[in-house]
Amino acid sequence: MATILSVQHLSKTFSEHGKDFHAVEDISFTINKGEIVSLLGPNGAGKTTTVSMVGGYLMPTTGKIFINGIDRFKSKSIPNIGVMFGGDLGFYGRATAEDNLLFFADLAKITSKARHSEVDRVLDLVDLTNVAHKKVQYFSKGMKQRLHIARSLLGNPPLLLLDEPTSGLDVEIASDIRQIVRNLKQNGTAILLTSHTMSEVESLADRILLIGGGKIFDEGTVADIIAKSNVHHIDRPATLEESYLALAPELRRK
Ligand SMILES: Nc1ncnc2c1ncn2[C@@H]1O[C@H](COP(=O)(O)OP(=O)(O)OP(=O)(O)O)[C@@H](O)[C@H]1O
Repeated sequence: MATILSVQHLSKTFSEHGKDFHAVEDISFTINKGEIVSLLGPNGAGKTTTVSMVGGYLMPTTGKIFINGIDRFKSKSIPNIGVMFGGDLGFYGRATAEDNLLFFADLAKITSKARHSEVDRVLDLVDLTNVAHKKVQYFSKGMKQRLHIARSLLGNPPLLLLDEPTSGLDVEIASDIRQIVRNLKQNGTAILLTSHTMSEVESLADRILLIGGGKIFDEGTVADIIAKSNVHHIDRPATLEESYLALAPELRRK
């Protein structure tokens, strides 16, 4: 399997009032083509700091990040990464979905020849083609979230960073978004998912990285993590949420 993301011995230290704080300490992991890896851990564990370094928004103190084998912080030609933070901000409400995406296609330096077909492609991937000419101010929360995903897919990035993709959405819309994420995986996109919704991680993640106090505490499939938690029921299998709750005290910063 082709490795899309390789994170090697990544650390981030913040200095505040003359004191060092190790937000991320010696984290290493990989994500293969078509794989969904989820960062799971309590508030302050270092998930956003890790994702921000992978996204290139934050310089690591030490360590390396390779995307398609290319050093993220050394090379001038880094492969495009899709980043989806979601929420209400980020689009111009008075413009249509299509015009918003055309603007972002230009920012992503997609050629004038390809921009229209690329915008059509990403709108189709998130099932928004029928509202391409509707102004974004009239979009529901779920439609906006799909538009955020569409924006992150411009230029067909091999790696997608998804932060809480279904946060604040009703169960039906959340389920639609999860299906979009599964389709992207099926098409070979490597996905780094951050989510506090256990059922979401349980249904999407091929692999979980349990993060606590800036370090990787454990790693494995949903079944591995459940097995390691030692939570057992006589009548049914344990859920990821129950297992996470059993492990959570060990993940807190000491
Ligand atoms: N710029 C910064 N300066 C100082 N400390 C920071 C900075 N950014 C993050 N931190 C600290 O680093 C730690 C890790 O934060 P981070 O946001 O990565 O956690 P997280 O796992 O994403 O948490 P959450 O689930 O709440 O989003 C926290 O204690 C946070 O206060």
